Amino acid sequence: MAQSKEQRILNFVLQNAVRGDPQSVVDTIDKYCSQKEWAMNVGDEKGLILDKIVEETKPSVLLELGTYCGYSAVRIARLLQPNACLLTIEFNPDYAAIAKQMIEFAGLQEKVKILEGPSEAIIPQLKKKHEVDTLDFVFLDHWKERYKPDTILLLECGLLRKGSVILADNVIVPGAPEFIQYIRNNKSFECTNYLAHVEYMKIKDAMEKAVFLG
Ligand SMILES: O=C(NCc1cccc(CNc2ccc3[nH]ncc3c2)c1)c1cc(-c2ccc(F)cc2)cc(O)c1O
Ligand SMILES: [Mg+2]
Repeated sequence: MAQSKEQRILNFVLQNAVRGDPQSVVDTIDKYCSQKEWAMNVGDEKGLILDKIVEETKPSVLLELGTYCGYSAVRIARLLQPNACLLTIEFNPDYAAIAKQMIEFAGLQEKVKILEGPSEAIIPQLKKKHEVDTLDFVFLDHWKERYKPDTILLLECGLLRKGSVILADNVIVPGAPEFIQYIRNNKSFECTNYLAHVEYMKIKDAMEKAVFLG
């Protein structure tokens, strides 16, 4: 059976990165995806924006929608306090399997929990099944048409509190126009746009930060 691109990325990390060293995992994925095969990791340029926002938020309970190969899960978890926890939801089982190995190789399995399934099914289970009270930080990087409905679902499930930070990738390319229209016109959110580029490309992209005001 021919190997998938995601399997090739994982193999490159297993052979070239340093086990237990998250930064080397991040750098090795960026090296492979900028030089050999493009892949939809948040990447190094937008990754630095993600790092800064995670560091200034100092979150304890985090949710990511769209794990893919685990690049942003490793990137986020490497910055977290010892008892902080990142829950990351992935719908595609092949991606989830790759991400699990990526996160374990980075030595971050104590801080990251991969939840397999669609966000709309898992978000309503976070309080009762996954013992979440409220979320300090949410990273949106899954299907772009799900950004708006899933933000509304997070609100409906009482998972956001005053000061919760939502950070959305790709608000220019592929774009999330319904989400942007919704969040920027909702007085309960304070929005900031961060201009960047599509990972590993010269095409313009951006991330949107939305702080819930309660
Ligand atoms: O589309 C994107 N990512 C989302 C995505 C896409 C496919 C599969 C999944 C499967 N994972 C998944 C799905 C549904 C889910 N529900 N709950 C969890 C969950 C998880 C996720 C994307 C595209 C580009 C891009 C493409 C082409 C181009 F030219 C420029 C840019 C760049 C990005 O940074 C991107 O993030
Ligand atoms: Mg993305």
